[in-house]
This record gives sequence, C-alpha cells and structure tokens, in this order.
Amino acid sequence: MDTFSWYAGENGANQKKNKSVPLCNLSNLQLRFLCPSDLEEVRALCRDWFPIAYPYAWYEDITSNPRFYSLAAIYNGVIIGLIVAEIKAYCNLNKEDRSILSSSYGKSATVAYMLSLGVCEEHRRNGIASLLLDNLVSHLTLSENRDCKALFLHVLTSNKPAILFYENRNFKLHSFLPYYYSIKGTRKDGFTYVLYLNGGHQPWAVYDYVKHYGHFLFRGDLCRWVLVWLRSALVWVWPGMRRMVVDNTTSLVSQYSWATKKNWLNRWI
Ligand SMILES: CC(=O)SCCNC(=O)CCNC(=O)[C@H](O)C(C)(C)COP(=O)(O)OP(=O)(O)OC[C@H]1O[C@@H](n2cnc3c(N)ncnc32)[C@H](O)[C@@H]1OP(=O)(O)O
Repeated sequence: MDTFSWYAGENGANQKKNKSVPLCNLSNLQLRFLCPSDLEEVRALCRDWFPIAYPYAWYEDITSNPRFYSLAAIYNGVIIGLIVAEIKAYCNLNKEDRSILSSSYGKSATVAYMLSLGVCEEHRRNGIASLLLDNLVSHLTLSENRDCKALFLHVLTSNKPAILFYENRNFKLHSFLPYYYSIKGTRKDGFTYVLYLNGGHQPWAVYDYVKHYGHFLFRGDLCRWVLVWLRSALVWVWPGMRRMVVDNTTSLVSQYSWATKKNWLNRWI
C-alpha cells in the first residue's frame, strides 16, 4: 500500500510532519449528496476542519435545501470529504465580490460560490478534494448551467494547503480581503479565488483593451473597413466612378494584406 509524508505548512495545526498515512482505495469511495440525517456527522467534521463556527441553521440548509450542491465522499460508510456550493445571480453578490465578472454578461449571468470544501486529515493528499471539485465543475459546465460564468470562494490567507490546492486546480487569486473573517473575536485576512467557466472572464483592464484592439489593428481589419467605407462613399457621390474604384480598392486591399503578411513573416521567421 502506498504511503506519503504530510507536507509541513505554516498552518501547523492541520498537518503532521513526516507521518506516513495509508492512501484509501478510491474504488471503495462513493459520492452522494448530503441528506438531513447527515447533519450531526457533517457538523462534527466542519468543527474539526474549519476555525469558523457555523450556526445550526447553516447545517440544516446544506443538508436539506436543494439550492445547495452538497456532495459527500463516503468511505466504508463514513463521510470523509465534502464540497458545498451554491449558484447565485450575479446581481445578488455582495459588494466585495461584484468585481469577479465583467458586467458585459448582463443580468442573466450567474456565479457559483463554494461555501465549503474539506477532507478528513487522514485521507488528505489522496485526490479526494480534487474528485469532489471535478464533480462540481462538471455540474457547473452542463449546458443548463451555461450562464454560470465563474466559481469563486474565500479562503484565509494563512491556509497554505488550501491555497496550494486551489492554485494547483487553476483558480486565480482575485482579491485580498483585509479583516474579512472574525475568528474567536480576532479579525483575519482572506483571499478570493476564482475559476472562470463557460467562457466567463473578469472585467477588462486597460491592458486587455490594448491587446484586443492592437490585435484588431494588426490584422488590418480596420484598414480594410476604412477602404470599403471610402469606396461606398465615392460610389454614392459619383456613380460613374464605380468601375475604377472597385478595381483599385480590391487591389489595394489585397496589396495591404500581402504587405502585412510579408512584414509578419520577415519579423518572425
Ligand atoms: C472554500 C473553503 O472551504 S476554503 C477552506 C478549504 N478547506 C480547509 O482548509 C479544510 C482543511 N483542509 C482540507 O480539508 C484539505 O487540505 C483540502 C480540502 C484543502 C485539500 O484536500 P485533499 O484531498 O488533500 O486535496 P487533493 O489530494 O485533491 O490535493 C491536490 C493538490 O492540492 C495541493 N495540496 C493539498 N494539500 C496540500 C498541502 N498540505 N501541502 C501542499 N500542497 C497541498 C497539492 O498541489 C496537491 O497535489 P499533490 O498531492 O499532487 O501535490
């Protein structure tokens, strides 16, 4: 049976140094949605995994309300991991989360918020969180969820294993949230991480506009459009010019395209 050594991160409470633990056999692992009878088991796990105390109503919600995508990994009949997410209308997001998505998606856009992801300590670094996340992402990329443009979450800046996990899974750091959490009366900083889905992207910055329109100009589209527009204007002013203008602009356009391509080839080959 394979073994591994725990990584010693800064957040030492959850990790054991150089302790070998057995990998669980993924073929004995089952995935199923949470149900109301899981409430106490889930509550005990979350108390163990997270420093934040959730109210009882939160556990009732995630174990019974179909609005939540609450998926559990079960091993030998016991919950060893779970992921909880919710799809929200973009316009209902809190102020600090609004900058996640470009406003160009309009009012129909939705985003998924990951409330929780956790795996029992003895089963970590075994691909279980990845499996749960893959399931969630598959669900969010179904055609019925194509309006869902991003999956985002908040994480404590001190939670190195989780940050490494999300970065390893292509989440991008979106923002720093100073004093976002209140843990046992102490304020702690958070990060927002985002994974864009279904063609979603963040609002464009100056660099993105320069890149987009630079590419547009380089392709010569703008130049071609100006020539076509000039041709139409001339033909409208003086219909007798038609034959001459059409011939000249056609050759101009093709000369321009060839010159651009040649320039490109000279520069890069
Ligand atoms: C929205 C939120 O809930 S944020 C809070 C996240 N949850 C928690 O902090 C609860 C406590 N932590 C955990 O439950 C787990 O450590 C999790 C959920 C962060 C990761 O679960 P795991 O099942 O261990 O993840 P998985 O095995 O799929 O890890 C995949 C990758 O994540 C990264 N990773 C995960 N844990 C670590 C770690 N301790 N050290 C370094 N990298 C890590 C690695 O890149 C790893 O790939 P590798 O094993 O090939 O190096």
